[in-house]
Amino acid sequence: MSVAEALKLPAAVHQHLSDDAAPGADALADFIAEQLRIALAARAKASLLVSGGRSPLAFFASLSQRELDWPRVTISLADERCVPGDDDASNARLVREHLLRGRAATARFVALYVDGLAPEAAAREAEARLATIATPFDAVVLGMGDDGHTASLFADADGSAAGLDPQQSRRVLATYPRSAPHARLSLSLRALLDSRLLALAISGERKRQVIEAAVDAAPARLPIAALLQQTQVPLHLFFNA
Ligand SMILES: O=C(O)[C@H](O)[C@@H](O)[C@H](O)[C@H](O)COP(=O)(O)O
Repeated sequence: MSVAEALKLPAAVHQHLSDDAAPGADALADFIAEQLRIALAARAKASLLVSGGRSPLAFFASLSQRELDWPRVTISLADERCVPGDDDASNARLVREHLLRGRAATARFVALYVDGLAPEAAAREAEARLATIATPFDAVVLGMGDDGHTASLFADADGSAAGLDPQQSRRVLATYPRSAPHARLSLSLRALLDSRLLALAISGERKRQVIEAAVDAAPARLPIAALLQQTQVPLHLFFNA
């Protein structure tokens, strides 16, 4: 199999390249399963945060079949839409249907959004829920939108500037994107970086251009830049051409 050309990114970013979505999802699942095994060998519990969107589906399906001591693994979200848990747009629903199945059905899941709460109250509640998971998180898997958003830190969202502030003390904030539906809950940049490793899974030429442009961009314009420009946490990019 030919392999996609490496992206023009800082040398510190570990690149995992594939020409095909299916092997890319399996490679990410292999990598995350191994991180969770290492964590479980060292500590009583392990944690994994994931994002929503459509691209994680193949990764979720692959990871859910891995042999792991799943009851000792806690899964939660890097972001959520403020919609009921049975809504099509709910990331909790996505995780329940695609990741918490098969072998992974016995993992503990911490949902962020509580049905019916207004975004600000929901953010406070999510923060309390997140506090039940030990930090640093063992692994955080993020995606990136074509506009350079990651988690629910959108350039055009009220709440994102606070979320991107490296000194932000709140771990979950309400964000209100203008360019995408639903008020959101998003972990702050600082909370996302309170992790042992970050994996970023993206695909396609458009996203290649966006992430390469983010290397020198202000995070306020392309929020993904904040992950590329930090040196605190190892960043693994999984890219499918
Ligand atoms: O919308 C969400 O819930 C997200 O967590 C979001 O940040 C997502 O990861 C990107 O929009 C990429 O989505 P795709 O992978 O579907 O392109």
